[in-house]
Amino acid sequence: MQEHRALFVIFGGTGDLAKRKLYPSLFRLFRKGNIATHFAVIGTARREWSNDYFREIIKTAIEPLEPTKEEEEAFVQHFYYQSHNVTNTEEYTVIKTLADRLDEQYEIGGNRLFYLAMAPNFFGVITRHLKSEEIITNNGFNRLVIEKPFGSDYESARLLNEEIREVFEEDQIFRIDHYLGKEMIQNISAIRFANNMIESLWNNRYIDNVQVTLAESLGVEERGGYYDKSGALKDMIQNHALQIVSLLAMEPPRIFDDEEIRQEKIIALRSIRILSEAEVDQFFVRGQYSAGKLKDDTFAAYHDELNVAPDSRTETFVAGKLLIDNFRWAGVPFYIRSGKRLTEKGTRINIVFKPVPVNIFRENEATRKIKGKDVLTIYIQPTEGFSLTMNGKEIGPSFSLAPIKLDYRHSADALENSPEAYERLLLDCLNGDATNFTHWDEVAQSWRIVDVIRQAWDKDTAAIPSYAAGTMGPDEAFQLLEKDGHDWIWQPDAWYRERGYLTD
Ligand SMILES: NC(=O)C1=CN([C@@H]2O[C@H](COP(=O)(O)OP(=O)(O)OC[C@H]3O[C@@H](n4cnc5c(N)ncnc54)[C@H](OP(=O)(O)O)[C@@H]3O)[C@@H](O)[C@H]2O)C=CC1
Ligand SMILES: O=C1O[C@H](COP(=O)(O)O)[C@@H](O)[C@H](O)[C@H]1O
Repeated sequence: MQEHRALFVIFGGTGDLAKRKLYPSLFRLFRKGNIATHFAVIGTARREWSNDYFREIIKTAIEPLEPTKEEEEAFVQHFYYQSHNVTNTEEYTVIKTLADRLDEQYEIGGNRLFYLAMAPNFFGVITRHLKSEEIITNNGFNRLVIEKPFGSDYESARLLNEEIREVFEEDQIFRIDHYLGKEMIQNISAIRFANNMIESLWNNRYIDNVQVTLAESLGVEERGGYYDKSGALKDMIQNHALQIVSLLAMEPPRIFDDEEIRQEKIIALRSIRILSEAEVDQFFVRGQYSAGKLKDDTFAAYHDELNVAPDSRTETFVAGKLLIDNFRWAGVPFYIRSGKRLTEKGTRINIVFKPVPVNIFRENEATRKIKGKDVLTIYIQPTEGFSLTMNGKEIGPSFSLAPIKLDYRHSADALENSPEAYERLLLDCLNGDATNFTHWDEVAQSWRIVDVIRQAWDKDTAAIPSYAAGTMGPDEAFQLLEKDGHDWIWQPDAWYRERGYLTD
């Protein structure tokens, strides 16, 4: 395996993301030999930490990966900490001096990867200084990795992008959407474009509706301060949900490379209908969790969470219907939903096929149970795989239909060796492969889609629908589909039992 040479400069090096995701991912790359000898990591933030203390933090961060003592020591020797306030110009010289020294010491050849694991309001000031203080190099690659949220609406994102583009070219910018690093999200393209039986049905003649659910059982935990200003629309829909929809809806790229895929995703996003403010209520619903109970656990209401305003009107749940105005998808609703404190954690895509044109079988209990529709389910997480629910003949002398389910899941062994999303994305970035990162045009179009919804909701003074923690969202989210004659395929088992249907 070829070792990558790089100096990682992690702004926000003391933060939650760095500790929980970045350091363990770097360790996994180290363990696999993707980075070995010629790399170094500078962690930087305001806190006054020593190198030794920083290395102890790194050891704690990688503890769950059970490194040997030798691995741990060898790894942490590459880590250096530099206290630094990003708003203070003078302090950048210490970063430059350290970066140049480490570059020489580890024979890195000028390759630099700047990871901005900080609030977006700092992105502009950091990138400006990377240039003015000559921290970007002339002899290797310079890549900028940026976390979400990229702006808080189209206008702020545009300004942010302009600031960054004064220093970095688009092909040097890697905007992270960590869902794009997930195994099964990447599998969407394989399922679609490597199977004629799937791709030939992938259009409005055969598909009735598409459902994308990003459910979380957790609440806002310690992130109330951030989340209360963001809400589910900006936190999950603008980025992860729309990225998934673009992968499902895009046309087949000419070849499977980053440039072609991005082009097709952008076209798909541009085909999503932008609502008028007056239409928003017909297409989108929101909700906020109230206190609730699931099994033996009881949960507080959202407005009682840490750092959340007691009278907060922030949505913790969104469900919506997207219409895609092109030949392939006209008339097929794409339903999306995401929320915190739902029944369970999981991301699933349900592709619901149209029933056969004529039902030649007599309507009976079995056909009623499956409602006559075939469903392809793509399980993104925590279980990974896909299933096809379809109709078959019930075993026995009489002829009656029975639902059958072809079910494939990745094995636990395979999953253990599968890279974690951040590990995969960091490696892509070292390889200069931007396939699984979001291009500015995608970000811009996603903001245009959600900005209208946000504006309509901000003007609306009516009470926000609530849902009890531990349920699958407010009643309005179910009514959204019912009024179109559909149901969410992913329902709690009890929902299926009550109606005598086959469980999903
Ligand atoms: N945590 C997560 O799971 C996820 C986070 N993100 C995004 O990643 C980014 C970071 O999030 P997260 O790690 O949770 O945030 P944290 O609040 O935990 O970390 C913020 C970091 O910024 C540093 N910092 C703040 N102000 C300054 C300053 N003036 N100069 C230098 N350093 C400063 C802080 O260190 P210090 O106080 O020592 O200066 C800290 O290291 C955010 O954009 C977030 O939206 C995205 C997806 C998931
Ligand atoms: O980006 C975010 O994603 C997480 C959910 O990510 P997952 O990989 O655990 O599904 C979400 O909790 C967080 O609020 C959001 O900022």
